[in-house]
Amino acid sequence: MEILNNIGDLLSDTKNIHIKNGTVNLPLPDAYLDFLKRNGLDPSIYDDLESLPRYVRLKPGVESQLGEIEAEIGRRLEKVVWLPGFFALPPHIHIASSNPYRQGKLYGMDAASGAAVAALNIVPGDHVLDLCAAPGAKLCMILDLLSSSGSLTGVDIARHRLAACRTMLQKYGLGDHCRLFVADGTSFCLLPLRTCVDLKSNSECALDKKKALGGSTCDKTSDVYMEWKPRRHQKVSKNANKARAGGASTFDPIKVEPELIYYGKNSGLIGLKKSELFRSYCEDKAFEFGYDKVLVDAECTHDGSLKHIHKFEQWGWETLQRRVLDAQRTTSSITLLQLQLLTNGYRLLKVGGVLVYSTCSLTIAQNEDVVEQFLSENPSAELQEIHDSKHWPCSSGGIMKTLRFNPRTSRTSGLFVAKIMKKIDI
Ligand SMILES: C[S@@+](CC[C@H](N)C(=O)[O-])C[C@H]1O[C@@H](n2cnc3c(N)ncnc32)[C@H](O)[C@@H]1O
Repeated sequence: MEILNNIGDLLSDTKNIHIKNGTVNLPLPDAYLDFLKRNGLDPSIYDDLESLPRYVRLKPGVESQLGEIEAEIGRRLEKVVWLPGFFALPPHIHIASSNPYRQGKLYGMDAASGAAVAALNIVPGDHVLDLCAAPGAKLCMILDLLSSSGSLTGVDIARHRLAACRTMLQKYGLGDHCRLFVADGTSFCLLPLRTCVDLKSNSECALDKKKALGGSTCDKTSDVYMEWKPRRHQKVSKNANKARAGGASTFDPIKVEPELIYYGKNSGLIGLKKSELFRSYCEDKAFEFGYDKVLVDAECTHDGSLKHIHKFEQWGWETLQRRVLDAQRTTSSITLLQLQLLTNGYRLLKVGGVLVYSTCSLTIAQNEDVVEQFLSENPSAELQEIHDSKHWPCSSGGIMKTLRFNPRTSRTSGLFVAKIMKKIDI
C-alpha cells in the first residue's frame, strides 16, 4: 500500500514524455509512468484503446426494437453473449447524438462494469445500497434489475456528480424506487426503508401517504415527505460541503446529516415524517434490517480504465494528479478510503446479504491488498464464488474467488471484482 501513498508526490512532476515506436504513444507524465512501474503495470495497455469495443446496455423491453435502433445508429449492435442486455459497437461510434440514446432506449456502460453489477445477483424486491453511485451507470442497471419492487439507495460524496445521477434516473424513467444522498460513504448510516411500517404503525403510515400524495396539498406546515418535485436551484450549504470535504475522519453524521437530493414515489419516503428518516440510523440494527445487497464501486486511480486515462489528452496531463487523487476527498491514502468504504458498506449489510467490491484500478494495492486487510478485520465476512463468471472473459484475481478484467484479454475496461457474504457474527 505504501507505493500508493506517494502517488500524489509522484504525479506532481509535470515533465511529460512521448515514447514513440516503443510501448506508449500517450504523453504520459513521468510520474504516472513511475506509478505504473512501481505497481507492476505495463504502460502499453493504453495503446489498445483503439481496438476496444464500445459497449451499450439496452433498456429492458427495447430489444424487440433492435433493428430500428441499429438503423438509427447506422451500425450493427453485436450481442455480448456472456452478459444479457449488453451490445458492442466499434470504438469510434458515438451514440450521444443518436435518437435511441436521446430517447433513453440505451446507455453507454462497459461490459466489465455490467459484470460487477451482475455479480450481485439482484432480484426484484431486494433493498440495495450503492455507496459510490455517481455518475450512475451501475445505479441504472441495478434499478432495471429491481424492476418494480425493492429499493435502491444511492450515495456519493460529490454533489454535482450525484445530481447527474438524478438527471439520468429521470431520463431513463428509473427513479420510482430510488433515493439519493450526498454523504460520505465511509460513515453513511441509514438503513433501507423496507416498508413505512418499519418506523410507524400501519394506519398512521397509510394516512400520511395519502396526504403526501395529494390528499392535503395545502398543508404547508406538514413535516411529511410529499411527492418529490424538482426545484430550480438546489443548493447545499457551504458548511455541509466543507464538512464533507474534510473526509472520513471529520464527517459526523450527527452534525452533518446526509443530504437527500432525490426520492421516488415508491422509495418508502412519501408519507414519512422528516424526523423519522433519520431514526433509521443503523446503530446495531443492520444485522437484521440492513441492505440485501451492497455495491462498493470504490473511488480509485482509474488506471485500468483506458478511456479515462485517454481523456487527459483533452483535459491536460497536468490535471492528472488532481483528478486521479483528489486530495480534498481523501485525507490520507486512497487505499485507506477504499478500506473504509468497504468496511462501512459491509456494516450496513444484513446477515446473509452480499456485497460486491470493485475498482477500475489494476493495482494489487487497491484491490487484493484492501480485500485481504478487510477480511482479516472481519471474521464474519466470506469471499464468494461468482458463479456466472465461468462464462466471462476474465481471469482469477490474486486471491481465490476474486476476478480481474484485463483490457488486453477481456476486451473490456480493466476491473477488479470481489464478492463478499456476511455470515452470522462469530
Ligand atoms: C468509480 S466512481 C463510481 C462509479 C459509479 N459506480 C458508476 O457506475 O457510475 C467512484 C465515486 O466515488 C465517489 N466517492 C469518493 N469518495 C467518496 C466517499 N468518501 N463517499 C462516497 N463516495 C465517494 C466519487 O465521487 C465517485 O463518484
